[in-house]
Amino acid sequence: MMPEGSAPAVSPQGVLYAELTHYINADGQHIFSRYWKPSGSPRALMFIVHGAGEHCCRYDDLAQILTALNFVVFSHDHVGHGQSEGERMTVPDFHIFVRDVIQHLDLMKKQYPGLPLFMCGHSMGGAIAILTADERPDDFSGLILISPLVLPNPQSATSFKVFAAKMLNYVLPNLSLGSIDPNFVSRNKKEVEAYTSDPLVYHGGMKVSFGVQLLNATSRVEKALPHFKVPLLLFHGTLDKLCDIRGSHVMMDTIQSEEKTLKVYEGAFHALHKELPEVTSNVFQEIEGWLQQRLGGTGSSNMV
Ligand SMILES: O=C1CC[C@@H](CCC(=O)N2CCC(COc3ccc(F)cc3Cl)CC2)N1
Repeated sequence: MMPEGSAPAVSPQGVLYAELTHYINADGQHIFSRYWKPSGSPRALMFIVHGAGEHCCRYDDLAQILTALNFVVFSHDHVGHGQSEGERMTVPDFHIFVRDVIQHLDLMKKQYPGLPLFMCGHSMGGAIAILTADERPDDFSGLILISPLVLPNPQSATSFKVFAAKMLNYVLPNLSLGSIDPNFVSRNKKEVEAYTSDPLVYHGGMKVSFGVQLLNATSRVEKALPHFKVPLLLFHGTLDKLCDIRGSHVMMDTIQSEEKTLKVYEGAFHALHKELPEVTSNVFQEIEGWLQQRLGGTGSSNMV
């Protein structure tokens, strides 16, 4: 029986959370979560961290690649995204995204004690992954970042615009800064169409208050890089208009990791895991090879 006066919790799409895999975060919000299990016995854990406006079900292809390597893959929709609760693309403090990821990681480490733990973050999810690794420096065997948010795009964050956004945040926090141009996401028209027509993707404008939280994230990332020491596999496209590739070069030059690789894709746009087939297939191959190496890989196919 439901307690008096409380309606059953439903997702933003009207689905009962009792029917959805989810966990409850520290603010009592239902966080929709996804799990992809390997057929063989689990070798390692991978947490996938999605980007701004999108959701974790867009990572099904990547998850399949990883379960084939006997990874247990898991992810969730950040507050204000996809099938999780919270006002769309709104967060009082960027750290809430990191806090919820840490809560989920702890849940999974209890379920699969002793397995090596990896994280793969895309865009804003890359910033969340870096800040999570900064808070839990000894938890991760490796980090994979696909066009991470490290530096704000120079056009959208000139010093004047940053100042204006911070001032505006006090008077018009909900003013829209405009929405992500779907054509900047990928050169692959099918993927642009999939993004544009996906009901779980938020297509509204980016609020000033959210932009300010993203700026907070980039300055927190900048402070974290000098003591970042996790093995890193980094991907960036040279024509990425949403997250400046300079951020990945700054990351490579600043971190302490002994093992660090940056793969640059000439002419590629932002979502490299959803780019033209030759780019995306290469990204997935690189990820497989790198993970096999990290895990002391059994004879990988490209052994020479
Ligand atoms: O597959 C997919 C679909 C969506 C995409 C991921 C999108 C994502 O996460 N972005 C891209 C936009 C970027 C804007 O940045 C800012 C804006 C205003 C501001 F004031 C300060 C900043 Cl820094 C933040 C990171 N990938």
